[in-house]
Amino acid sequence: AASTSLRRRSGVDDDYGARSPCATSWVVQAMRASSPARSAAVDEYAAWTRKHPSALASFEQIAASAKGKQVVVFLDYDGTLSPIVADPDTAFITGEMREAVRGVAKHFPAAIVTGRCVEKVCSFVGLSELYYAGSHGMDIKGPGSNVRHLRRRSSCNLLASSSRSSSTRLWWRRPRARRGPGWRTTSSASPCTSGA
Ligand SMILES: O=P(O)(O)OC[C@H]1O[C@H](O[C@H]2O[C@H](CO)[C@@H](O)[C@H](O)[C@H]2O)[C@H](O)[C@@H](O)[C@@H]1O
Repeated sequence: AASTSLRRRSGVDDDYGARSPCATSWVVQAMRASSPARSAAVDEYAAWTRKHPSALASFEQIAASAKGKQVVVFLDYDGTLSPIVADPDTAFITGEMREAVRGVAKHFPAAIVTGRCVEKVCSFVGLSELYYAGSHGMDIKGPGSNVRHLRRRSSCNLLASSSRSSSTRLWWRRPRARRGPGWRTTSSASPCTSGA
């Protein structure tokens, strides 16, 4: 009865939906009014996923674009390699995920870029073959090396991983006048132990 009444009020023909643009608009408005409001966060997320589609859904395209190029893999830690949990000290990576990352690092230089300090993320991940950029890029560690802290924080910008000469390493570009070693190496030994 309700749908009959709606059809009558909207001017939709009982047989095959012959409708005027005006009536269609009325129906759409009525449906919108009776639906729960979408939250701004849902709309924002939908817009974000349209702009940043899943890499898995575009895998063939990515593989084709990468052909003949040096691929370097940058990974986030929290919420990517580990689940988001209430206590940051228990955001552990699973053994399966660790093995997946280990597999990636066998084929490409692989880095974890995180807001956490390098020591912490290294102790969680436990793979010494990775590059780690901790504290949002202020602390860097490469395979088998100690942690390097940026000396003059305000004058440097993290570019990306770059291959220079024979060794591939994360590096910082400094303003031209100040170019020079942008690192200081801690005396602490590498915190990464071979993954359990
Ligand atoms: O750059 P990320 O690797 O994504 O790190 C960002 C922050 O991650 C951690 O906080 C987040 O994960 C926690 C554990 O799941 C969660 O409890 C918290 O609500 C999240 O914000 C980490 O504790 C921060 O230090 C990082 O900056």
